[in-house]
Amino acid sequence: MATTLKGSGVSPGTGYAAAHLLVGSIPEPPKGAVHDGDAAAEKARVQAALEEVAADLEARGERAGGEAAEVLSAQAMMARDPGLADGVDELVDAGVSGERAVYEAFGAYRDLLAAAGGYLGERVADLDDIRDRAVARLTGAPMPGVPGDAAEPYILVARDLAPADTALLDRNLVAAFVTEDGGPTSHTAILARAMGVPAVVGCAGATALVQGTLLLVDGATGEVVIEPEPAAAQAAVATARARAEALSGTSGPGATADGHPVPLLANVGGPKDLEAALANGAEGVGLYRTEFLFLDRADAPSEEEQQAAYRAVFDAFPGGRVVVRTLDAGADKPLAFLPPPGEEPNPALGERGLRMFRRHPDMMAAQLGALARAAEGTEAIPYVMAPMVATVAEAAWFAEACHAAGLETAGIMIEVPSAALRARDLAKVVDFFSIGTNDLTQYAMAADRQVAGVSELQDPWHPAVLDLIALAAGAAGAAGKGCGVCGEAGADPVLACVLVGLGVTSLSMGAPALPWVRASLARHTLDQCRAAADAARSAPGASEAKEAARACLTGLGDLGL
Ligand SMILES: C=C(OP(=O)(O)O)C(=O)O
Ligand SMILES: [Mg+2]
Repeated sequence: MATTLKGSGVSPGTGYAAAHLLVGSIPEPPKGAVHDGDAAAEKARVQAALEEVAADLEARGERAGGEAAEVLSAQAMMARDPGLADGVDELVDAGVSGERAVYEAFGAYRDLLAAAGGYLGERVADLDDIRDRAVARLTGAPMPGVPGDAAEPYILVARDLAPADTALLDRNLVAAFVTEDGGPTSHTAILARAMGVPAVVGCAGATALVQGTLLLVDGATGEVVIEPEPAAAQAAVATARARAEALSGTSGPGATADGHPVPLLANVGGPKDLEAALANGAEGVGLYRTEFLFLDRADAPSEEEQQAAYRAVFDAFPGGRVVVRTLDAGADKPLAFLPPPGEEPNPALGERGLRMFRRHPDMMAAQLGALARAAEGTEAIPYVMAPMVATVAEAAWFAEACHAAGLETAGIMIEVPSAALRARDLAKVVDFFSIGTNDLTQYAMAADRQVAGVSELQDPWHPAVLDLIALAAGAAGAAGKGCGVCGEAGADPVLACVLVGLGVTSLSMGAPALPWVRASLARHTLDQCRAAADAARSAPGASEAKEAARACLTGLGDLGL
């Protein structure tokens, strides 16, 4: 019988082909290796190798273009990082050989990134790739990489994939990606989605697979079947194709089967995500996570740089709504230049989001100023919202600051239970709500988003979370204001119907989910969505809520949901 490995599905679709294991990890240069005594020459040799690596990454990016070009030029910047070069020089000055110095200096930096976790932690694969490329150049070993000359489609299996590996892959030859490491925000996931290649990450046991083993990969469920029964595998691929056709058959603005409009918007991290948002028919942006502009750098971006990034996003949606969230630093998104004021035993409950602006009002003024200038003369409809709002006073303070900066439409995220519980008071001082179900679930269930051991509790289907959403959406509706959802819950095509039934007025999600949610809403009436919402809220737990909602949603079948 076929065995199955399980990981996280991060790019939907089905692939069936032979595994190609990415080997070629570079051996660790021996501990204690020393150079011949000429430190200056050794430093120059290392510097030249790092520069060659950076230039090669850039050249690959230029050949690949699009999103890959941005990712690879960011990686090239890492290779030219002066801090890393200083670390290498120090070791070489102490006699360490160039390749060993690269290995150790990168290792120290790697530990820092890994400890930071979240987005930064997932840059570790990029850093390791630079290290391996530099060591390969210094020792004359062959470069690590993917097959450039495959004749048949294959499934690329690796510990993790660096952007340089994936950038030049031929989409027609890669049936799927499977990686042992990596999370939903790793580069494997981001690039797989951009390429439209099915992908499973965090798949334990993947790197122990034998080269050439036939695999059936489901990029939605995260299942990787080893040596599946060929007829069943071919049928799965055919079903996936039929499903993709059903999806592409639903187009236009989001609406239920009986015509209740539900604008479908995209979550973006910056201009690089616009292509996918537009390609998937986003009607606007429901969450622009501006902190991505602030990550991976030593200083805050200038007002001009911010203004240009915001303007690029506004310009992509003339006539559409663009909801920009002000900086959500802290907890899972730490910023090097804005450390918390002291030790935070629970960063998720610490100084993050809008709370940080209380201590740095200058940063808020700079961001709102840049936003106001970017909004001048735009044809988009600019909305601005603050993350992590817990009280009416915070919401009123933020709305006033937006208005003073010349930004008309100011809202807040509802992601703290206190905000959902007292939404009727908050609705008096802001123009709209956007529910962040990721954090709302974290705080309602007291289950840290970053702690894998409690991930079962991190389920937005839990009726306690649904009750909070109903409270917020109801309060917004009573005040005549909009209430969207921009957390991951909105990307679940079944839960999306429930959210609409709870009174949510728009849904925002990562671009690849848009066709699924559009198709799912189009197959159900508003009454069915309301019935599903009532059934889910009446259930005692998350799995029962899901089951009860599904029983009310009769149109899921032809989407294979
Ligand atoms: C959308 C949300 O914000 P983030 O995931 O960026 O914290 C959320 O918390 O649901
Ligand atoms: Mg949040």
